[in-house]
Amino acid sequence: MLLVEGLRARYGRIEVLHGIDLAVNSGEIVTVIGANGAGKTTLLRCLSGVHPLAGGSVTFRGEPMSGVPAWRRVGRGLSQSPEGRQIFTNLTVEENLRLGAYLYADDRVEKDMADAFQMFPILKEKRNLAAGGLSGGQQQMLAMARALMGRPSCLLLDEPSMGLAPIIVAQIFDVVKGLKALDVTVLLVEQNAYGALKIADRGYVMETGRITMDGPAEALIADPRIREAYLGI
Ligand SMILES: Nc1ncnc2c1ncn2[C@@H]1O[C@H](COP(=O)(O)OP(=O)(O)OP(=O)(O)O)[C@@H](O)[C@H]1O
Repeated sequence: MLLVEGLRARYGRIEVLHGIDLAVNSGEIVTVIGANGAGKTTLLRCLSGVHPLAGGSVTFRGEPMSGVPAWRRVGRGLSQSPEGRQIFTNLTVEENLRLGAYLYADDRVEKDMADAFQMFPILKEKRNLAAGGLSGGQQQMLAMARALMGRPSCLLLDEPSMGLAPIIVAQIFDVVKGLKALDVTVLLVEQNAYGALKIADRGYVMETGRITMDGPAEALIADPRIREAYLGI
């Protein structure tokens, strides 16, 4: 579904991604784990089209994404739920969700909203409240629900567990796992390596702008190098 070949990215003259190769197959949950600053966010920004490539290519459902702006990528089924959530705090929960469906003006929007409320009942309860008043976990749920309103076939998730209490993190990871049943393919970028690998099919390890390991998630969890460097076990 998503193929990344030799991807390079820069900030000014400094290259931070040095030739990334990865693939996400339809129906998979794939995670990219790595320390703070490894380049995970930059990678997702390149995939969603908000940061330019300095080399290499991104192919989504067989189509080269070069020259395809971010908003068109959303229309083709590739959506990002950004790090730090970036919801519209002054708008209500429902208004935030409607913005996620900005490409559509059909009857399905109401059904998608009902589906979102079923997946996150707390958002239904708070639908008319300003999003800025939600807790961190609820804001993360809103960010994910908003991305799903764009009807993605592939969702790019940037650190959904960031800054959340462990019990909320577990809920968020459960929801991500549940996206499989909705036919949404997921590329999940996380510093919470254990939580991410537990729900993923496959994983990649990123270190200072390079992929250094990859494999089935269980194999990575069992690997002594990963256990020592990322899992602390
Ligand atoms: N706007 C920017 N300008 C210059 N350098 C940047 C910018 N954003 C990120 N970088 C640098 O690019 C590298 C990769 O950063 P990136 O945010 O992609 O890493 P990350 O793995 O997502 O880390 P985090 O978990 O903190 O988001 C880091 O060295 C970072 O300092």
